[in-house]
Amino acid sequence: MAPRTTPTSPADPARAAALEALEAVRTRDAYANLLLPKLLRERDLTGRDAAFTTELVYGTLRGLGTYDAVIAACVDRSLDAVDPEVLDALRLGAHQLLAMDVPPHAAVSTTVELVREVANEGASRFANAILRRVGQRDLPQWIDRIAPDPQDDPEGYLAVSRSHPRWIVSALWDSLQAHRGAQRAHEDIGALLDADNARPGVTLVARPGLAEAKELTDLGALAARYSPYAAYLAGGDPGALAPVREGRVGVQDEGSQLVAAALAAAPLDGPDERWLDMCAGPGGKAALLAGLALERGASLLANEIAPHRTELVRRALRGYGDRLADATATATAIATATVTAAATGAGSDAAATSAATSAAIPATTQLPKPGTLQVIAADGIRAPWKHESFDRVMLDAPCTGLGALRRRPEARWRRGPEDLERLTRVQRRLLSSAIDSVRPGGLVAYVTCSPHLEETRDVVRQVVKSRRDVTRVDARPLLPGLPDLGGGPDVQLWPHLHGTDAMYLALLRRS
Ligand SMILES: C[S@@+](CC[C@H](N)C(=O)[O-])C[C@H]1O[C@@H](n2cnc3c(N)ncnc32)[C@H](O)[C@@H]1O
Repeated sequence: MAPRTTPTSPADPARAAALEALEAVRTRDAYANLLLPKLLRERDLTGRDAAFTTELVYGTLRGLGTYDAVIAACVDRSLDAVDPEVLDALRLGAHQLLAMDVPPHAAVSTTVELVREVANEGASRFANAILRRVGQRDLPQWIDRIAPDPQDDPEGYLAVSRSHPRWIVSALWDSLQAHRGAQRAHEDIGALLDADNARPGVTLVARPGLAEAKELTDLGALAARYSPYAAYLAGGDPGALAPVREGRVGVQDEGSQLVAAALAAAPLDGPDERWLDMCAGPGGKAALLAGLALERGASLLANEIAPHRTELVRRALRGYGDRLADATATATAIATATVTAAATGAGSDAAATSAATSAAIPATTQLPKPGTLQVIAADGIRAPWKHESFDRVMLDAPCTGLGALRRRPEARWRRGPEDLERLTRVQRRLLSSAIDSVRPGGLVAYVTCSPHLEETRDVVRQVVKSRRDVTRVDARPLLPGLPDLGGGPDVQLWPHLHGTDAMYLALLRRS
């Protein structure tokens, strides 16, 4: 179908903007959280209108699985045969009818008007008929009607009722079961999926040495439960706060703060002078680690494969002023992101990890001086620093992001189980390289913002098994005050239990 102009109905700019956002997410792989602020600014949407558009976009993207199942029950053809833009409008309408406090006649008439503007009269009549059917039941009634019987097919029921792809329901359930046991997993899975569907609050991080959490609570933020660096923003735009603009405070999930702080707090024999953040972009953990490293006179090398993301890391570190080495002082840049087995020609997993490290390029990178920070662009698998260079290494590995679904409403529909093979291969090779990078007695934190067992427990097990120089460290005592940390030694945080993203942390000591 030929592209159409986006509606700019003066009558309903908020809904028109929401429809445009859905189209950008669908056709351009846009991220709603990056796209929306710009769109709202361009359309001059502020206050209640901006909040309405945001809820429409985020809510519709999160609920898409359920809404599509409802719409499919009202349409006499496959959803693939419905014009995608009309389908987006129907999804927006369904969200208003089934999950928002919008009067039904307004939800239907405004959506029909939107469809008339982006399509034609026939499509608007179609939308009118479908939305009237959608509006005949409330959400629980629809779920009773369209979802599989929860006794016969619990995963299928949860997939439809909680709007998650079935493979993700299955993976989250498996992980809950591995960490909390079968009974607890059965009891908790619904609450976990509900937490993914709830909009998270904004958590601030006071960067050590630059700010304190008290400064934030004095500004009206709420004291945080667990992280000594965190405070919860009560409302408003974090970018409007002076300490955020100055780079002394950032926005960072509390779970991310906790796993970074755990690496810094882990006891270490011998020197504690050189720290590495191996996959640092966009720099949230690097900025917290930087403050903790500088407090004890240590240095931090923040490495990131994507050169444009090193700019984000530098921006995150800007509050540390001249402690951050000049960009031109760090010449190493490895432009290739080919971190697949093909890059090393490796076959088996063990071969992949050892081939990656033995194929490392000459160790050219100068490490930062004590008490300074440095950002470089390099492939962590072919690390341009000497083996055993560091005392502490953070490896926050690229992953599916299944632990942060509440923050990225479209992510669950983009990822597929086929992503895992590629990601776990990279994760194993990065972990092996991280272990090579740390000195004997030093510590590696393996972190993901995913609880999927294949990219957490299994990666760690496989790499530990393939080497004789690593032992596991119980990470639980390093997150004091947190309940429900399971049987260890690794830590898996959960949105429904801890109010954080589902961060995973395994701590390894090189022997
Ligand atoms: C989960 S993110 C890290 C988030 C970051 N630690 C933070 O807290 O802001 C993973 C990062 O690893 C980078 N990456 C992927 N493969 C890499 C590699 N082989 N070497 C170094 N960085 C890599 C990605 O570009 C991405 O920025």
